[in-house]
Amino acid sequence: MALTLITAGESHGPGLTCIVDGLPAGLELDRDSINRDMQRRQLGHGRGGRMKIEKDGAEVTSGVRHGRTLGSAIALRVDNRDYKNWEERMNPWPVEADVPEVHLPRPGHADLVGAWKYNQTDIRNVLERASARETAARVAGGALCKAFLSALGVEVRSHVVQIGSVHAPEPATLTLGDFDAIDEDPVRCLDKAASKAMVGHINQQRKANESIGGVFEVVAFGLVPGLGSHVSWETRLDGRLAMAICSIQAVKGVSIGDAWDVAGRPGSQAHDEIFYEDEHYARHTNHSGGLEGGMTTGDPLLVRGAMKPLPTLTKPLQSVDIATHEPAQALRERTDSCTVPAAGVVGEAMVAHVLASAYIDKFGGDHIDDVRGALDAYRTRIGWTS
Ligand SMILES: Cc1cc2nc3c(=O)[nH]c(=O)nc-3n(C[C@H](O)[C@H](O)[C@H](O)COP(=O)(O)O)c2cc1C
Ligand SMILES: C=C(O[C@@H]1CC(C(=O)O)=C[C@@H](OP(=O)(O)O)[C@H]1O)C(=O)O
Repeated sequence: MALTLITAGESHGPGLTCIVDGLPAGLELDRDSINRDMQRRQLGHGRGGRMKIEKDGAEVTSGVRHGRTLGSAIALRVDNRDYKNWEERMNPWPVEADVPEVHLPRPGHADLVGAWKYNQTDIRNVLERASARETAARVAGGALCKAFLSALGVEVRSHVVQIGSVHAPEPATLTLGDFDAIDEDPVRCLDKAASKAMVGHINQQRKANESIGGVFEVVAFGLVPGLGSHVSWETRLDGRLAMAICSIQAVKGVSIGDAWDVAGRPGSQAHDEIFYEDEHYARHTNHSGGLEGGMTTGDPLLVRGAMKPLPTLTKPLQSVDIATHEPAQALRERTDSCTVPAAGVVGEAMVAHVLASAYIDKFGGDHIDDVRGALDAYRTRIGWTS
């Protein structure tokens, strides 16, 4: 059975919901690690005033008993603390008050196209759901997927490799230990000098009324080879990962391994040669980012997401009033200026969901012990001991 993760909720409504269905019974969950991920998503230099209001945490309302999954759908509820400031404007039921409509679409947000498509005169009916507030629910659900992966020896992390025009140096190799202190860094970058330059860049751009994009990388350690498949396009793991990463609000590009770089290299420098050492297969490089033929190789998975600068600008762009068709400046709202570090945490949740689904597709069982048993049998068959 597939592992599904769906979210519901508007940015300034009463709250968000995430439902994860398809995890096996008997999986141990830890409330603190779910909430830690939710708090990590709120961090990062460049966030706006909203993050001072919210203190995200997930309430489990079904599918878990005494800290273990039951095999049924798990529902998670995340409150929007800001709702108390928006109750009149966002109440699910009619209110007496005269609530003003939003008529000024922001270039780069879902505002204009969403209003056309859903036949809305009030852009708020679009922007509330288009908002990346929704990613708080994804991270709550992703934390369950991460717990499942951890039980199978897989750990998913992320770091920031570019903010605006500032690039971090490319790391030669990455180990799990490299990420131990990543959340203490203001932009979740592994290189101290680059981090300092990134913070300076955000400050400078913010002062100039600009927003800033960048690139994050998600890394998964401890994967077994053979997740995904080469046999049909929709089972290729690279395709599934690209969709999951590109589904994050404002992400416009996805790369796997050396992607854009290998496109310009000769073949002899693009692939990872195969060796047999100490009775095991080995690679000395990981240009492929841990994927060949749509399947994991067993090397660390390396997936990047490129984020455009956020569309809400403190000095708004040219737009049109959708009620009058007169030229106007786009909606000016409270906004983040840079959220690449947060998007990395959302990327972890999305990658965790794709990988957890792939483990369930290949080793699925009703109880976590069934999954472990099938995984162990497969590891023995292919001689995979790492
Ligand atoms: C964590 C996170 C926070 C975001 N915060 C803002 C924000 O404060 N202001 C804004 O204009 N866009 C913000 N965005 C991006 C918008 O949600 C996004 O640009 C919008 O959905 C349109 O992007 P799209 O064309 O990729 O859908 C944020 C994105 C993420 C991932
Ligand atoms: C609320 C979150 O992100 C929001 C995403 C967002 C957008 O347009 O995507 C706009 C901002 O919302 P607000 O207008 O309330 O300040 C961000 O704060 C969050 O990440 O939890």
